[in-house]
Amino acid sequence: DDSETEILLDFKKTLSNAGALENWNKDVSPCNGNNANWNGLLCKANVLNGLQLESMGLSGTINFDSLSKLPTLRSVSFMNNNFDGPIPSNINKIRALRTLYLANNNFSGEIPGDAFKGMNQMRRVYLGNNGLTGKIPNSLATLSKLVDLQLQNNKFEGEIPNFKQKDLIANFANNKLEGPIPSVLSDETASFFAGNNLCGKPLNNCPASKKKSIPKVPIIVASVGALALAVIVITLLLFHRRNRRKTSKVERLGSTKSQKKETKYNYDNRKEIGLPKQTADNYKKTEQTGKLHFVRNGTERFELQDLLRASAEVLGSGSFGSSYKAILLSGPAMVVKRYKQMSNVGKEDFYEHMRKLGSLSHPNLLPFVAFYYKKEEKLLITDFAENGSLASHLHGNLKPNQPGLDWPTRLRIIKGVGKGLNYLYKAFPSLALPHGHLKSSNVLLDETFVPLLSDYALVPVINKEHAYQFMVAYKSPELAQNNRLTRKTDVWCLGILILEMLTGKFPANYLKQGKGGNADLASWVNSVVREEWTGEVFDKDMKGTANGQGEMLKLLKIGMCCCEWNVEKRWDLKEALEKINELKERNSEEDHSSYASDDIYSSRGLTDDEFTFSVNG
Ligand SMILES: Nc1ncnc2c1ncn2[C@@H]1O[C@H](COP(=O)(O)OP(=O)(O)OP(=O)(O)O)[C@@H](O)[C@H]1O
Repeated sequence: DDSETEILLDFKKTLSNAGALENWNKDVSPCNGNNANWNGLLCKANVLNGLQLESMGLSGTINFDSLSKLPTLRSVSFMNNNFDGPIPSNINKIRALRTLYLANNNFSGEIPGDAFKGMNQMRRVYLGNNGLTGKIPNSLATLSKLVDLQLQNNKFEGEIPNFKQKDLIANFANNKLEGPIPSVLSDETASFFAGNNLCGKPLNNCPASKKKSIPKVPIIVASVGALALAVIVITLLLFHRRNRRKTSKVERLGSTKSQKKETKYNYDNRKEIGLPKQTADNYKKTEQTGKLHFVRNGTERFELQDLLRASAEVLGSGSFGSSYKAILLSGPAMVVKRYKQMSNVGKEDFYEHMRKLGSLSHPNLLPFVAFYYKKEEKLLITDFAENGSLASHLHGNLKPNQPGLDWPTRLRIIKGVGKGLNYLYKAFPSLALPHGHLKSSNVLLDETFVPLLSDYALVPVINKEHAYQFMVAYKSPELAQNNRLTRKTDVWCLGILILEMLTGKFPANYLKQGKGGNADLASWVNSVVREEWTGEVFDKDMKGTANGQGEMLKLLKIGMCCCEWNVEKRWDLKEALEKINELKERNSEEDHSSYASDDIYSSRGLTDDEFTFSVNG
């Protein structure tokens, strides 16, 4: 018997462009408990459960003969790659497979009718967004456990096989299918059948006798203009804002029943609140075309249409565009941010940079999950941070009994920010501006107030004119002095952030764009410094400062050193972080009494561990 290691390495041989699988190495075992030592594996208790080789630029041949020798394999995903040619013919050699994700590739040709025969455990089959032709294989209709089938945006023709699975959700949109819709699917949303020549519930009734007389519905072309799409996406997100989900989280991909109900619930709601007809029609067209590119392993997959279906809320709008929060039907909240000023980079470079961003992982970075690419506009999708931005806590209106962020929390935040920055510096050794846009609205806070940097490392893909006008690093003194940005420029932004956190003053001059913005920001720094050492300078809303003054003053000095105009004299990041990390966090026994009972920020059950990351990130 071959070992798991040998089987996987054998399987890898027929893949092309497998650079992402470099760490598949016979000297290291593939699984380590619940973690994988090799990229793209899903492990549980040392057992290989799944392959998740997504968004890796892979092509070549998927060798199911090899995979069938792995007895514990239950799910395989090759989504968002460049595989082409026919779907592997021997998929059903892995009898026990539960999920098969081949969507978003260039597969073409017909699938044999019996391709899925005997796969009695199969629950999810995603073949959407390929170029598959011929009939939908009959064997799919015989899989008794099938709950989720996605065949949209292919060229399947003929009739839909007679599916009988009661819990099935199936998407057939934008194919060349014709004839009646099986009755078990009659409760499904109509858009799952759009762009075909189908009839019967949920679409119009089939003509009494001759199939030939089915009215021709125009085939919806998959590509819709980028702008139209974006406008619709946003309209819908906005629209669903009023349609906030009231139910609690549904089980993640688990109970399809609840998921199915949930789906209907939302669709019904959409009708209730009366989506304008035109928008609804466009929506039907666009919801099938959105191809999200996932850049991070181990996150839940969803499609643009899932975000469309989600309830949405505008979080705010910055210099790039607006940000929206969308809660997926399966529970988690995501943030969608529009960027219009990323049009000067080529598609390949853009994709590559996004993949790089997706590969980053640090406790103080907001995870970047997926992106949507159109020439004129991009959507970047990230996790949602429960406590919003640092800016809103420093400058937002506090509710009557709501205290401001206390000193220990601010200190932990700045230490976390430093760690996140340090990680970016290591991840982008050749970038002048590893962050480039560090400011308090780009420091988000999770449910325990751990800081998460956002909008990082975007300089390589942002249009230069926009960067000059709006990005924080471009307001640094060195840009005005000699039109030069250096690896110390982010340190200057860190300095401003430190002063802002200590004083509670908003560097309003961020808002001044273009010429003069930097001089203004510098005078802002001076205004802070003038009040130096009197104690007056510190934010009145900052509680928990007993026994902290010494450390607060030290941090003030650090902030000023980071804001040093002369780049040669300014500290580099290493020096700044060393100084920040020397600052002592309050010993809670020392001054426990100073915690007011309503001091919500300091009573969140933070443990020291949550903030003790290794110095090197
Ligand atoms: N992932 C997120 N989780 C929670 N809140 C967020 C998230 N992203 C953004 N926000 C909130 O949305 C607001 C707007 O953010 P956005 O990033 O669009 O603009 P900005 O940071 O103010 O400016 P810029 O576009 O220049 O970065 C922020 O102040 C923040 O409160």
